[in-house]
Amino acid sequence: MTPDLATDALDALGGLVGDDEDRPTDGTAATGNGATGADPTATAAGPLIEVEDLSLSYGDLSVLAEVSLSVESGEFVGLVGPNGAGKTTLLGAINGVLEPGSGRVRVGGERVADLSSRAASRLVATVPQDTTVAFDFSVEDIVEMGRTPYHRRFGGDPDAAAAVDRALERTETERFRDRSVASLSGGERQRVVLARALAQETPALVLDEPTASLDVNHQVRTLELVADLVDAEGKAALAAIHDLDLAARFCDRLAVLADGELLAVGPPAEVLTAETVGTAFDTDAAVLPNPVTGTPAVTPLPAPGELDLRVHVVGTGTAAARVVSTLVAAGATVTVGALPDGDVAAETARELAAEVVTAPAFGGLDGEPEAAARDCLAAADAVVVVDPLAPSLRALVRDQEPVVRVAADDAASAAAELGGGTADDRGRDRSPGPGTGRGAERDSATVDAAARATPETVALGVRRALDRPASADD
Ligand SMILES: Nc1ncnc2c1ncn2[C@@H]1O[C@H](COP(=O)(O)OP(=O)(O)OP(=O)(O)O)[C@@H](O)[C@H]1O
Repeated sequence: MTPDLATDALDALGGLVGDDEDRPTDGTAATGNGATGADPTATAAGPLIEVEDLSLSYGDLSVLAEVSLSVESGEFVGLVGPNGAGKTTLLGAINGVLEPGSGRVRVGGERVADLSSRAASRLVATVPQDTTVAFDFSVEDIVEMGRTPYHRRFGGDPDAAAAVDRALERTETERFRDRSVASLSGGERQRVVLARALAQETPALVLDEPTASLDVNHQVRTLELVADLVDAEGKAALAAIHDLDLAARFCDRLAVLADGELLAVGPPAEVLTAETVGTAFDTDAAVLPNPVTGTPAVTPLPAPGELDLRVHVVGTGTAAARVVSTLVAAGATVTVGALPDGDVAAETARELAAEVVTAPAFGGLDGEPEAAARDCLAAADAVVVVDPLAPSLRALVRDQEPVVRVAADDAASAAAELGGGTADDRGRDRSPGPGTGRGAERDSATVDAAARATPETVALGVRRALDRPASADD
């Protein structure tokens, strides 16, 4: 491939043009850590990527305002924030494509603005958001473009073949090597562009939405790969990632950018709070630990409805948690309990600012917790019971009405047993409890028994039980 074509293609990929000569002033730090053997981190004190008081505007539009952020060697930082926050712009300032209005960007101790693009390209490799390629190159050619900053005027790049092989292998794109890049799917092309960045063998990697067009398996594998590279090779990686759960799972730290300013920077569990997510993304959200990974999982909540009621939920586990979040989203004031501390329904309720009564697990219900739960029941306009209940909780709600019942083991398909529901509906209730038998006497508690007991119908059920008209939120 001719240098001109390589340059054009790098432009098309949104990467740096890597074919001009080094400026004589830039010295040893402008050297990759792969083919050339030098390691900029060895000579540079401090973080590998260092952004200091960076401001940047497009004409009159101020996009970044005094942003300061650093990424250490061996660290993977996720840049999260809403559309238009300035993430791509910040990455562009770091890789030298955009010139800051004020402030400094250093990579490996070198001011990026002072480096030739060839020198900068040996320090920072970029995986751009847009991976469309203007010319129809083979995959191998595309990946080899990552070696452009190492091309010598005479003699080419002796390390290119090995670097390309390694990059193809690491991104599992070896089998596409001879294919035309235009024939690949968007997800396959994205992995090829990642391979190109790896072939560049830089100490710093910036990635703009590297998982945007990948399926769920490749999203995880790609971020795992970046995390591995960071761990094994001491790279510093900064990636704009829209999926907050994935960012929390794979990044060492997250930086939340909103409206051109950094709202928070730190470990995912500290940064991803309902408050920060709410401020950055302008939405209510529940943030709970992912039950599998333990990292924060963010669930945006619908705009609150207008269920102007106080509802007490009795039950445990994920079914009760879903009922709580549905009722909160419907606008109800929700209380929950008694239930063991640490139960997912208790954590969900706390996250959503609902009142929680806790009691020791496996014990009977008495004393203070019982009194607190009875206070909540007495204050409630309606009670939702998530079956099956422990005997102590069954006793607690025995005389309650109106009661909306939900079967925890199959909430989506079981019919609600709602006070005096039909015989058919009672027959589907899988646990004996206060709603069966006694329920037939409680006409006032009857809600449309044909309603399916999905959490969404619970809010509707409560409204009907109280003879309140449903709103559009149902
Ligand atoms: N070349 C440009 N000229 C003028 N305005 C621009 C230019 N590039 C970006 N902008 C504007 O700057 C702001 C920040 O854009 P940027 O692409 O950095 O945001 P982002 O956080 O990466 O967004 P997204 O998540 O949607 O990719 C946006 O308002 C955008 O319209």
